[in-house]
Amino acid sequence: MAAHLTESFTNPPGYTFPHHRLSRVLRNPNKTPLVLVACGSFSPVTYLHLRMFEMAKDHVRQNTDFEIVGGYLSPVSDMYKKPGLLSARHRVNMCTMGAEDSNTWLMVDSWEAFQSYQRTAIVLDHFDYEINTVLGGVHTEDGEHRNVRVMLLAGSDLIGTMSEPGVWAYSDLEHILGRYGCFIVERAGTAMDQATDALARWRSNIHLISQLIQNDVSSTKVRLFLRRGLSVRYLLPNSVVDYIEEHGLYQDEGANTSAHPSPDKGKEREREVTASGSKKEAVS
Ligand SMILES: Nc1ncnc2c1ncn2[C@@H]1O[C@H](COP(=O)(O)OP(=O)(O)OP(=O)(O)O)[C@@H](O)[C@H]1O
Ligand SMILES: O=C(O)c1ccc[n+]([C@@H]2O[C@H](COP(=O)([O-])O)[C@@H](O)[C@H]2O)c1
Repeated sequence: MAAHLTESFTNPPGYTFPHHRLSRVLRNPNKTPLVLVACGSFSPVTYLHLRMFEMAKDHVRQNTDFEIVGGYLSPVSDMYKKPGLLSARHRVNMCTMGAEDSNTWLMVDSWEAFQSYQRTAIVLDHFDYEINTVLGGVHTEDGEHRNVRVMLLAGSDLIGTMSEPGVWAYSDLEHILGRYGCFIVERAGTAMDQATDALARWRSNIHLISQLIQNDVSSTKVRLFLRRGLSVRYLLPNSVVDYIEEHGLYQDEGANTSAHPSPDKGKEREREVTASGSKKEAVS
């Protein structure tokens, strides 16, 4: 396997890698241990983000030779400067509440949240390093060592951006899709085939998951609802709704966000949302 893109990983102050829910024993020795990593803004985390992991779990069990040993949400750094991006502290708190309240296998890693912007290829390297190099991977019930495969979990809109010029570096795509691979959850408004056609050379490492029950909740819609004083209960875990109310979050556009929109990635994304209209129409 190719080496990591970096040999040294800078940790935020006081950081330790969370592994309290990582299963260290592989139940089926014929399977390959797998950790799923979802990168995103999670501003705020919704039930759809959490459902992505459950959909992936069913897909993995029914269609692959992997065995999931853990799942991580990795909220992006404040330096990503996307519109609506609340400070990393709040986003990490909400992800932790949402993930830890409602299941037994998800964890939140704050490594990328609490430092400068890290590309997704580097984030996957960080997980690979922590799980396989530092922790030493997992073992079978007979004590045989196994390296864990780390893979990206994302919606089809994210994979769609991978074929847009200028968003991802080609060498990073080779690293993410060639070395690691990904599970892609269908997202309303994005054609899965179109999203993956341009990435055909990595086809064997791209696993597509259909949404059998369509759910198009997005953080953008949730933020719009909150600004208009509409209820978001049952779109997000109750603990996250309570946290948002308690801290008065997402009341004004741009207020209590981590930064002002930058002319780069954030603006690109804002154009995408406005152009498709899909996220704004819902509450207009
Ligand atoms: N409705 C959805 N269907 C499928 N995937 C989704 C959906 N909502 C979010 N995702 C995926 O979840 C991951 C995290 O995304 P992110 O935090 O940017 O959520 P988002 O709801 O798209 O946010 P925003 O509305 O602020 O752009 C991404 O891979 C994204 O594709
Ligand atoms: O690594 C890259 O070059 C890269 C390019 C575009 C997006 N990403 C990651 O994709 C994630 C979701 O982005 P977004 O804009 O859809 O919220 C976020 O974690 C970004 O760091 C990463």
